[in-house]
Amino acid sequence: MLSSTLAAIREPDSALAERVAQHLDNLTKPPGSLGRLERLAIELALSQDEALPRVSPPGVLVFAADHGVAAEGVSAFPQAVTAQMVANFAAGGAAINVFARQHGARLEVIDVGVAGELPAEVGRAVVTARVRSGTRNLAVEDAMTRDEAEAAIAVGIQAAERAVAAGCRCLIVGEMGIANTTASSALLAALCDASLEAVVGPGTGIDAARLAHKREVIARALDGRRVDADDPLGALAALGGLEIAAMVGAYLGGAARRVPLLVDGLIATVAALVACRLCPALRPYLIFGHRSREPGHEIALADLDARPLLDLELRLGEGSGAALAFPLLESACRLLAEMATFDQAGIGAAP
Ligand SMILES: Cc1cc2ncn([C@H]3O[C@H](COP(=O)(O)O)[C@@H](O)[C@H]3O)c2cc1C
Ligand SMILES: O=C(O)c1cccnc1
Repeated sequence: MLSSTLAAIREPDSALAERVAQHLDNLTKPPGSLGRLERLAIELALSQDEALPRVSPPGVLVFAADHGVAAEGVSAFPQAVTAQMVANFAAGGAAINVFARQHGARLEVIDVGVAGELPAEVGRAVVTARVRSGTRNLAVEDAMTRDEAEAAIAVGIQAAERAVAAGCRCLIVGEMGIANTTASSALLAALCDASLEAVVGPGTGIDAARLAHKREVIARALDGRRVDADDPLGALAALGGLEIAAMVGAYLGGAARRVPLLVDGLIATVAALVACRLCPALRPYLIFGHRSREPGHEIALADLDARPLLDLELRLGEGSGAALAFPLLESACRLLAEMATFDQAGIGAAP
């Protein structure tokens, strides 16, 4: 499934970019005056291969899984909070539920590897696609086998395919998994050869002593796991998480079906980085919603040459920052479709 998805991702059409840029210049405004919104309009057109792209309704995919490394005491919250938050998503009470409702989004929560049983009513409200009940502790052994990582990627591809089949025109990809800032920071440090001082941050809000401990745990993981930066799938298996792998799949599956992909904070951006290493042709389909407070995010963004749309000092995850940026995508589409040209409005061009 992974190889056929990778093969289906197309480079965008540069002639279309030219046509859309020309249309933008014909609209009743000084050329370039809508700034980054104009570039965004072109990116959306290229993703969809449509001169008049449409991003509504969006689909929100929230992948949830647990992490063996939580046992090292690297999060401010216990592992059980992952399952409790899945119940909260199912009941509609989390931040991402609020923004999904606001945007009329189709929201799907996918249990790709939560540890422990979910109550039956929660199980009915989520997609159950557990590859295993949480990863192994990456500080002492590989978090996943390669097969498990590929199986989790396949869960993400299938979720993206369901969303597109249900009519979603844009995907907002989010995650929930206690200790996943540890996994994503380890993966980022390994893939970008970045220092742990620069990469590792407080996640849910740990104090300085625990932050030092988190760095030490990640240093141990990097020493112990033999990670080859030129082997993104191997790195993902050794240091990643099931929900991170599923996000990789969701990006790839969405791009294969030509929908723009809104990327969230640190964890989501590290998944995007892994996906781009697997398939560089993915990059034009990615739109970066926001800049997270988590310090590693800056490093991941720089590696991807990405400039996020918003900086609201968020540090939540769940896809929240991506969802908050969605209205800008809607505005970019509407200006292409609805603004009058100079000819239509009878306004003379600049002298
Ligand atoms: C109540 C609650 C809701 C959340 N929603 C997202 N996260 C975020 O925090 C976690 C990562 O931080 P760390 O690595 O420090 O555990 C992830 O689950 C992420 O999605 C949450 C965390 C909590 C506690
Ligand atoms: O950047 C994020 O998405 C993030 C930061 C802290 C905790 N959870 C997620």
